[in-house]
Amino acid sequence: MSKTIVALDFSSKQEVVDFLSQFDEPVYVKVGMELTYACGLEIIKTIKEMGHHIFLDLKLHDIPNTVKGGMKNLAALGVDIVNVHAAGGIPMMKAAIEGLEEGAIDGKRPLCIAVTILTSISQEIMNDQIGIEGEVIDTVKRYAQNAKAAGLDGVVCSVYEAKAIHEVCGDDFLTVTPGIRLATDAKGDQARVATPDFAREQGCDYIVVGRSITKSENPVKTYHLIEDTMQK
Ligand SMILES: O=c1ccn([C@@H]2O[C@H](COP(=O)(O)O)[C@@H](O)[C@H]2O)c(=O)[nH]1
Repeated sequence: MSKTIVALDFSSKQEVVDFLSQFDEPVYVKVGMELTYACGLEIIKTIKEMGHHIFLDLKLHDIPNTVKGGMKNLAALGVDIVNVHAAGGIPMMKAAIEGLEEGAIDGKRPLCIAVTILTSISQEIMNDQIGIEGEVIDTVKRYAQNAKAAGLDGVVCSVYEAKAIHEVCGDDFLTVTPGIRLATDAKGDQARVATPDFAREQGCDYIVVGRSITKSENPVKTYHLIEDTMQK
């Protein structure tokens, strides 16, 4: 299984089809808000029919009953991974799992992971703007432990927290890490960034890569370069 999840941050079905048609193997892709709000959840069917694996990144964050209902419907889409914000608390995350179990196809629910502190959030933004005191790593670890207590399968975190999360939550608890940049790439809007090489060294289970692949001159070549690094 591929360890690189490609973020399909596009605004039309045509862009998705053109992009994925360049690959002659199944790719693990991430469908987020941009694509879902442009094309609706119909896009999931299109991507599944092309044979790709899907992380549906809608980051649910609401009261438990609402998240449960939302997850019940998302489970029926047959995607591989869905997610919530860990900031919604343990009752909300438990409700997410209940919803997924109710909506599961043939008794098999999607994996559910929790976003800890977004990779675009720096230490300063977390302390001074959001108002969470202490170190980012401690909040991420606490959120990860809450996610595990609620029965989730893993978290979204930065590469810098992956090792500590595996130490406190176990090696089977998934760490899915965006904020990946090639050494020559600009950080852009991300704060806690790292290279694929460093992600492998830190034991990240999956990396999420968007613009470094989708906006590269040769996306297939860049994808393979990154995936080969992760599989070393
Ligand atoms: O903490 C998070 C959670 C999700 N993301 C998503 O990952 C990709 C990253 O795209 P790049 O172009 O590689 O920066 C994007 O879809 C985000 O919504 C994240 O970056 N950080």
